[in-house]
Amino acid sequence: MIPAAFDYYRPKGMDEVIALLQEHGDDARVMAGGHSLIPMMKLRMAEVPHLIDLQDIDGLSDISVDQGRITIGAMVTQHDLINHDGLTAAAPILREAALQIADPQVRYMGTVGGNVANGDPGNDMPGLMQCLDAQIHLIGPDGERTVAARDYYEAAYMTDREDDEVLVSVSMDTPQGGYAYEKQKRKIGDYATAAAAVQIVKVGGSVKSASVAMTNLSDVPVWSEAACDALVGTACDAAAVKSAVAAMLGDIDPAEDNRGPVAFKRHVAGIILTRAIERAWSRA
Ligand SMILES: Cc1cc2nc3c(=O)[nH]c(=O)nc-3n(C[C@H](O)[C@H](O)[C@H](O)COP(=O)(O)OP(=O)(O)OC[C@H]3O[C@@H](n4cnc5c(N)ncnc54)[C@H](O)[C@@H]3O)c2cc1C
Repeated sequence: MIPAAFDYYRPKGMDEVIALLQEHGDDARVMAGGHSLIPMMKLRMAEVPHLIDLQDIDGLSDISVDQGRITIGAMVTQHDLINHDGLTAAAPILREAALQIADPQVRYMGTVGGNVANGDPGNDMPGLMQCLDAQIHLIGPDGERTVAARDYYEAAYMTDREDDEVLVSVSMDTPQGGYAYEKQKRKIGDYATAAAAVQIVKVGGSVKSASVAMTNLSDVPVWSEAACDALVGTACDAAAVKSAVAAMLGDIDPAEDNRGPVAFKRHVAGIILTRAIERAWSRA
């Protein structure tokens, strides 16, 4: 399909981006890799009369790993992320998850900022960011502000970001302990039927802390505090994993679609989370 007509802008500075967003309001969108937005425009599910390309804006493609803190620019592609050795050493779950997104062609173009900003429940990075307790950095007409990833998602395609704000980066503390990103999909390159991001810190044979987030099982990513609580203080044995899964199932709200009925999705969610916890624990 061919998208509706649009004006294309390629500004050189963030001030110009924000001025264009203010001028055109809901009729304008920024474009990063274009691998979610352009398909939506072609399918006429999104009409964007004013398309603002971010690729000439300096400073959005940096990755920094410094003194226990990780910062990833919005225009860092999934390919860049996968191939950054320092990032992989500091937070291997990022690479493990990114390798399960789509296929290499999409990952060359798709960006961290676009994936996080989009608000598509099927995107893998929002849940990952919630698992890592990431901060999302935005810039708009009133300057910069930061929102916790766990507070950012409001409903499908609805986030805390205002129309005239741009996501500039995400940051997080270097995660500790074992990790796993598990994803069940219908075929290579597909979005998740269910995915789980897990980090576990083990001290003296028991779980000191845990973080659990689920993808594509509600209209927003789900960080399950109850599942985390079910693991803390246990030896991560079968009973603890079962309790964590039960707690997670209380937090998700999947809808029937072409990936299956609700009962199937809940079943898959339980299997995927069990696998993720067991693998994270084995690496902790
Ligand atoms: C065949 C196919 C399979 C895919 N499979 C998966 C998958 O399995 N898992 C997955 O997670 N993703 C998947 N994707 C999506 C892919 O990862 C996207 O590229 C990504 O979600 C969006 O990144 P983008 O840079 O392309 O964003 P764009 O398409 O450019 O933008 C997406 C949305 O975010 C907004 N946006 C982009 N950047 C910013 C910013 N810096 N600030 C504010 N708003 C911004 C845009 O206005 C737009 O509304 C798939 C895509 C395709 C085409």
